[in-house]
Amino acid sequence: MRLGGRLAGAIEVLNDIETRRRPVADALKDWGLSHRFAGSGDRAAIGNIVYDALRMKLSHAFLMDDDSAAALGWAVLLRQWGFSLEALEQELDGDNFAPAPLTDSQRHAFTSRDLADAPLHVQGDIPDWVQPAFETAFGEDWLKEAQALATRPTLDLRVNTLKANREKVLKALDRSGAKASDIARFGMRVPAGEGPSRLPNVTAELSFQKGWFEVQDEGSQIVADLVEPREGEQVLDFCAGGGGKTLAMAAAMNNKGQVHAFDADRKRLAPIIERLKRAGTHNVQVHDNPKSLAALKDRFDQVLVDAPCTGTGTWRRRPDTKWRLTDRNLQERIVQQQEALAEAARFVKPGGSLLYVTCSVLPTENDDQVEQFCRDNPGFEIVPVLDQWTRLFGKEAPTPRSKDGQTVTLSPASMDTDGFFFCRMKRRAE
Ligand SMILES: C[S@@+](CC[C@H](N)C(=O)[O-])C[C@H]1O[C@@H](n2cnc3c(N)ncnc32)[C@H](O)[C@@H]1O
Repeated sequence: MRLGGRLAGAIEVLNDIETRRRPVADALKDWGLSHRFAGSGDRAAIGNIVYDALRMKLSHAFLMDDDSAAALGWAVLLRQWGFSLEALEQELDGDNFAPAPLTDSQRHAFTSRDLADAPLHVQGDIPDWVQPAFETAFGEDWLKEAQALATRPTLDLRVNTLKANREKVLKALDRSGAKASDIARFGMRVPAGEGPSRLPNVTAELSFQKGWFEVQDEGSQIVADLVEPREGEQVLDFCAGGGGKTLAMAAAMNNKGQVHAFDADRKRLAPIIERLKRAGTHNVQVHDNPKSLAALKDRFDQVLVDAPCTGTGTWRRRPDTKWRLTDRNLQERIVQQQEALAEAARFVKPGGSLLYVTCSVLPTENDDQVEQFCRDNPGFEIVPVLDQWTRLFGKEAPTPRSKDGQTVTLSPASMDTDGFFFCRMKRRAE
């Protein structure tokens, strides 16, 4: 397919997402099934246009004075793929599969409008009601952070130190363009592609099948590392989900001690079994029933609550969720976070640690939650984390955002990772 056909395909998918409220992955899959002549390169290019459009939906619509799927698709090629208007019109001219040309009013808007005249939340491509929370979280940097959340993400990998080291994995993946990560000690990074380029399918590699590495955002690796589980400890991953952080912690403990992985939703937990097997972990017990944890109250050295959240920190990877988020969803998550923290805290032994993590950057899900928890539970206190940061990642590592040095917020503009929050609370020894 030429560019015109790919653009027309992306516009069809964007229309499908908008009119039928379809998840992006489902809409793209359906398009592929009903256009079997399209090759994998075409499907990847169409997927890139669709995701790029969703990342910058508001600013594209402002500059085109039109929020239709067609306007967004054109704007992607003009603003994110580096085409000039003349070059793009020339490229699509005479292509029977290309979409209709820009209308006079779209053309006029695009050539005369300036994004600096748009409201700030449009410049940052975030919902207007979220702007105050970004201002609280990032101060004068909020717009930069919002814009960084509208860029393409890198592909990040974590070496499974139970089976390999970074040198060995990088050698096995030499065709992928992976390099050692800047901060995460066992991380590797494949840069985000441009235009139609595809990220390598690393999970098809033999080295992945052999369990030498996992796919995990660098921010997620960093917060798992900050838990600092030690060999021989008893650790509870209370919101284990598919096990991303369970696997990282089990490897950090060198298969010694125990990680107990629990999740309230057994469907989310299901993939963990296969992943643990591939990674060669022998120190993980999986629980899908809270009753099997009951006897372990007050027993754990460390309890991690990787809490359910709005996922605002992952908007680069899941831009559709940015436009679906409502204040009601946020309030629901805040209640779930309070419940998860209260339930998990019962398992921390005197002198042990309760770790609270989200992949959100909103203060009401982060600092506000842990401060409230410590007010309600005077047996717990926040342990400042910046000293530990320097010890783990070295003096050369960038210093993360932090409220008074107590907690850590990772973000794409400051750390080049997804957005994450981390806080360590210690239960006073009795
Ligand atoms: C952010 S996800 C976990 C991701 C996972 N730790 C990882 O690294 O791949 C949050 C998880 O918390 C679970 N959850 C929500 N409320 C819970 C509760 N009260 N108790 C236990 N798990 C809960 C959800 O089912 C969801 O799987």
